[in-house]
Amino acid sequence: MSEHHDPVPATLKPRRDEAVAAQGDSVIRAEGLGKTYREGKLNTPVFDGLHLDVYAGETVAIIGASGAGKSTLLHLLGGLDVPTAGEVYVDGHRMSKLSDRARGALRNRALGFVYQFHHLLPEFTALENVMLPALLTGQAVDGDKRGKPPTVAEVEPKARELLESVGLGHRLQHKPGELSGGERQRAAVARALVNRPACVLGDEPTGNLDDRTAATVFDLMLDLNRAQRTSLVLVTHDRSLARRLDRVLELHEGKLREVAPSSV
Ligand SMILES: Nc1ncnc2c1ncn2[C@@H]1O[C@H](COP(=O)(O)OP(=O)(O)OP(=O)(O)O)[C@@H](O)[C@H]1O
Repeated sequence: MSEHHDPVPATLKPRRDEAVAAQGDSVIRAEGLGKTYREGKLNTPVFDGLHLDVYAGETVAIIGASGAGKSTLLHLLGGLDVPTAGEVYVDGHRMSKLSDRARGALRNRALGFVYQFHHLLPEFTALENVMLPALLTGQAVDGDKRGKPPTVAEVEPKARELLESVGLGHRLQHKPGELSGGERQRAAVARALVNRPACVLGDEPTGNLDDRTAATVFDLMLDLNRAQRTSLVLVTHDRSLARRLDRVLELHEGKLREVAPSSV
C-alpha cells in the first residue's frame, strides 16, 4: 500500500479554533471537558472527557441527580470557571486562549445567563438593569481594537421592547425590591437577551418560583429564544420542563448521555 501524503501544506490548514468557527452552526462546543475540584489535598473529580455541541437555535436540557455536576458543566460552558481538562469554544472562540478581559467581553456579547436567583442590581430600575449588559458591549474579544460602547439612547428602545415582551412594560421604573419574584425573573430573562446572544445558559431559572409562575417564565423563555433564534441550555430538575426542549442530556456518574425527551 502506498504511503498517504496529505496534499494540504500544514501552514494552510485551518487552526483548530478557525475550524470550529467554520462549522458555523455550533455556538458552544465542549471537547474532552473535565473538572476536578482541588482544595488542598482534597480532590473532587466531577466528570471527564465530555463532548457537547450546542447548535444555533436549539434548546437543550441538562438533567441529572443532585451533585451530578450540572451547574459545574454550565459554569464551564459559560466561561465562569476553568476546566481541568479539555476545551470550550464559544462562538468559535477557544476560551482558554482568551485573556480574562476578552473572555468577559465574549461572555457579555455571545451569552446570556439566567439563574435561580435573579441577580438584578438592587439600586437600578428594571429598565436600567436590562440596559446594563448592552452598555457594556463594545469591548474587543480578539486583538487590541476596542469598539465604541453604545449610548443609553441607542440601547433603551431594545431594553424597553424586551421588558414589554416579558409583560413588564408597566414596571420599567421599578427597582428589583419593588417587583414580585416572577417579575424579577422575567426582568432577568429580558436582561439575558438584550445583546441578542447566540446562547442563553439557564441554571434552574424557574426553580425559585411557584409552579404557575414557573410555567409562565419558562414559556416566555422558549418563545423569546425561538423568536430571536437564540440557543438555550437549561439545567433543570424539572423533567416536565426538560421534555419540552429539543434535546435532553443526562449527566450520570461523570458521563453525558443523550436521552429521548419523551422518555424523561
Ligand atoms: N467549589 C467546589 N469545591 C469542591 N467541590 C465542589 C465545588 N463545587 C461543587 N463541588 C462538588 O462537585 C459536585 C457537582 O456539583 P454541582 O453543583 O455541579 O452539581 P449539580 O448537579 O448542579 O447539583 P444540584 O442539582 O444539587 O444543584 C458535587 O459533588 C459538589 O459537592
